Amino acid sequence: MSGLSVHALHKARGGRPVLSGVDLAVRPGEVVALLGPSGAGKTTLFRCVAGLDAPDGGRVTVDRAELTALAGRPLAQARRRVALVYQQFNLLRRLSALDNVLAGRLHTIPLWRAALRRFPDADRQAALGALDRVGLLDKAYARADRLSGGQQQRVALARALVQDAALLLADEPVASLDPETASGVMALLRELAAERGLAVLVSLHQVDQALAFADRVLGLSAGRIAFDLPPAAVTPDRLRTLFGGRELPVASVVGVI
Ligand SMILES: Nc1ncnc2c1ncn2[C@@H]1O[C@H](COP(=O)(O)OP(=O)(O)OP(=O)(O)O)[C@@H](O)[C@H]1O
Repeated sequence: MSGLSVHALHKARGGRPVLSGVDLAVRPGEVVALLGPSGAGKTTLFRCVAGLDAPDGGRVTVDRAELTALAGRPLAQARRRVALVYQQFNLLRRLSALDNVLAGRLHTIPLWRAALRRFPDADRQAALGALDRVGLLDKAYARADRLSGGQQQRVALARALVQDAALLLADEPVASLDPETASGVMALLRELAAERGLAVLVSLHQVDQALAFADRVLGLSAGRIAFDLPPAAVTPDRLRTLFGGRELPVASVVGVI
């Protein structure tokens, strides 16, 4: 199917199973939140889905290309349809917002152009359009490390847009942001998913953000999917079981439980 499909994913680390048969799917335009206690395997799942780690078993399919069946150049090509956003705003700090967005087009131009950062006009227009879409056109020439955390995360989203990604994997993208800024970034993520038909899998520590912005919520516990539900069906009991009574951020406890 289009979007993301994960089937029977297994991964061990240091001789210990970390993912034990994970099945999940994210349709184009859908935002699926991944919740789970520390050590549940969220980052490992993301790395296997992104093709950064090879799973021990199972299948990962992105936009009809089975990443787990590919190697070399075809794998590199398929991985370009996967955009990554991390908690620590993975931007090139000394480059401008515009250059960071253009990095999403690097794979489309010859090496000499990339070395000189000479992008075709169409790419520059697309990058400026993406910055405009995330509300940062006026910061196009500002250095990335002069931007606020929320602005940096918006630049990362603009880069995903020009990358023409089919799947966006966002690992704790709002963990370093204050609640209001975090909600703004999550709302934007949701809008972009719908507009572009982007499948979004987002891991979150903040339960309230997951319930407010996701179409579906997955609970990951000890390397297995414990539940896969629309937000309205995620009860306090399910959350308590998932987190073992630990780790719920205060705002979430007040708002949800
Ligand atoms: N390189 C590694 N070598 C050995 N064990 C590892 C390695 N990376 C992760 N692990 C173990 O795998 C398990 C899952 O780790 P992972 O980082 O995927 O969890 P997580 O759900 O993302 O946790 P957190 O929310 O704290 O980031 C943990 O028990 C961790 O100690």
